[in-house]
Amino acid sequence: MIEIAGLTKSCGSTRVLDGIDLRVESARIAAVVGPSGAGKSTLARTINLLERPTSGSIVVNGRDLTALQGRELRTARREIGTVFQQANLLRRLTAAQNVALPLRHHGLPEAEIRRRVYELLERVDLLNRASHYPSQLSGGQRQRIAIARGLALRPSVLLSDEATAGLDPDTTASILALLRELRDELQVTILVITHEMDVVRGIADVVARLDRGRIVEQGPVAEVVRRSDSDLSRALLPVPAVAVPAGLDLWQVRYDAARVSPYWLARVGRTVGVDLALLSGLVEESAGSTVGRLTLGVEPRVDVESLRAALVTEGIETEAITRAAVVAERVEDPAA
Ligand SMILES: Nc1ncnc2c1ncn2[C@@H]1O[C@H](COP(=O)(O)OP(=O)(O)OP(=O)(O)O)[C@@H](O)[C@H]1O
Repeated sequence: MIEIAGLTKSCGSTRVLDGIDLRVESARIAAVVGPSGAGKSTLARTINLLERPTSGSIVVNGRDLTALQGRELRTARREIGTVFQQANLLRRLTAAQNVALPLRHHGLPEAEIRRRVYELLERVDLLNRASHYPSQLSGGQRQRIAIARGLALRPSVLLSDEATAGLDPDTTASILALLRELRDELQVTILVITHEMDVVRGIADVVARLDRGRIVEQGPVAEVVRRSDSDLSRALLPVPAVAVPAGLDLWQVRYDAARVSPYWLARVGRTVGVDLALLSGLVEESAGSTVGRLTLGVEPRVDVESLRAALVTEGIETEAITRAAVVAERVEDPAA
């Protein structure tokens, strides 16, 4: 478990992190997202104490790392393994030697190092690449080796700073599957810093949005995607663009797929006496719940309150209505 409280980092007169509070339970994956310049990299470097925070605490398994100095700090830092965007492997060392580095640095006996390196390479499914040099590995394989190295000292927290940025979708998926395995099988707590919403949808249990050094929104992914009027929710579950048929109002609705009848669309149409057109939709399974966002095309003659009520009866929430006249204006002038 990692608990960050009141974390502040100033660089000269700039306050790059401004009172970050974030708690991640054991064996959970938290994602921190945010635009460029929000402070994500600084947060990563401060959490693993590559940089000292200006104030605040970073408590891992009950111990405040910011209160420690010298040897105590070096030992306690083992609790947090880090994987960066660039795998940062040493070019002249083989995969196995790279994984062994932190173990050598901490003076473990040679037999123990060999045993652990074997275990770690097996865990990341790269035993057959043990003697390869980084240049002989693919980007995904290099990241797996970096993850193995990050786990070498058996940390309870793994910090991933944009570890999948720049990887192709299949490779990203395989790295995310590995992180999930580490959470579930080794009970590692994982903090993923990313600008990729696919990563959040793919693995995060909880998500926090960082903006100008502050966490402006956070919560369990399954709950966040259900929020109305939430930037995180819209980013996680965007409304796809639609080709708009002339003369229809657009209704943007949201629902929890587990709670609605598969026949809701036809039933609502019958109740209000107009046909409803399904123009676009996105249904996402994330953190165990399935949430959908759809755009319906509706004839303007519909009684708005009756339709809204009929949707509510089916468990569907209306997020926005754009009347046909406004739609027509927008279609004529897309820059508006
Ligand atoms: N040492 C420093 N001195 C002054 N300003 C800094 C320093 N380090 C970071 N900053 C500023 O703090 C802000 C956050 O930087 P940071 O690199 O942490 O953001 P980021 O969210 O990781 O962005 P990106 O996704 O583009 O890497 C930026 O405006 C940056 O210019």
